[in-house]
Amino acid sequence: MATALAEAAREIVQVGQFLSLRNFVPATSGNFSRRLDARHAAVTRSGVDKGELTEADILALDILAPPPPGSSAETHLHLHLYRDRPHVQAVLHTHSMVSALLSQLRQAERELRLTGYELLKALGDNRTHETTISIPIFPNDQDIPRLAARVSEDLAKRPDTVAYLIAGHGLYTWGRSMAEARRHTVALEHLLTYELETMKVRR
Ligand SMILES: CSCCC(=O)C(=O)COP(=O)(O)O
Ligand SMILES: [Zn+2]
Repeated sequence: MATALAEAAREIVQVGQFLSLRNFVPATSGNFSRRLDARHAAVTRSGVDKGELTEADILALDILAPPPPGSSAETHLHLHLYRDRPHVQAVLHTHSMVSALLSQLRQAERELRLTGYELLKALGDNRTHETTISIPIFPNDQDIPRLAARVSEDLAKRPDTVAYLIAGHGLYTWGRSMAEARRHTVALEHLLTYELETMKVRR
């Protein structure tokens, strides 16, 4: 497992630099994780700037056990995805301006429906713009185990969903590799921006 942890830590440090450069994780916001094997994952330490991570800031954990001290305050939101979806290899949580704003503005609808954009083809196995992809929006909650239970229950009805929003907070997305999770993050940041800009011109 030491080799898997070292490789996961390298990927997480790199993705933190990439996402921080794009202003997706301001201050100490955001958290990232990578599956190590069927029972273990690596997650970022809590309260550090995610653009300045070092390998010492990446903690290994058992996905069936309580999160270890010092791990992300939102670790439960990563763990349920590894438990519920065996194909998930990486989970990324970002706090970009557009994800916080749009999720706040549209939270009463409980979902964001994205239709007709070519960039939808960057999400999962979708191969056409002629589709609608629904991104659920959950109310924010400081009780993270309760929020994780709520998200887990809702996502069980949506096996193809690759992301969700927490109102006024940010975006969670995941992938079958770190590269796929990163692609989902970047594509969704653009898709959310399309929606926010559309709302502005329709006012
Ligand atoms: C300063 S952002 C508030 C906490 C949060 O939402 C977040 O994503 C970062 O929490 P962590 O414990 O993973 O640093
Ligand atoms: Zn957060």
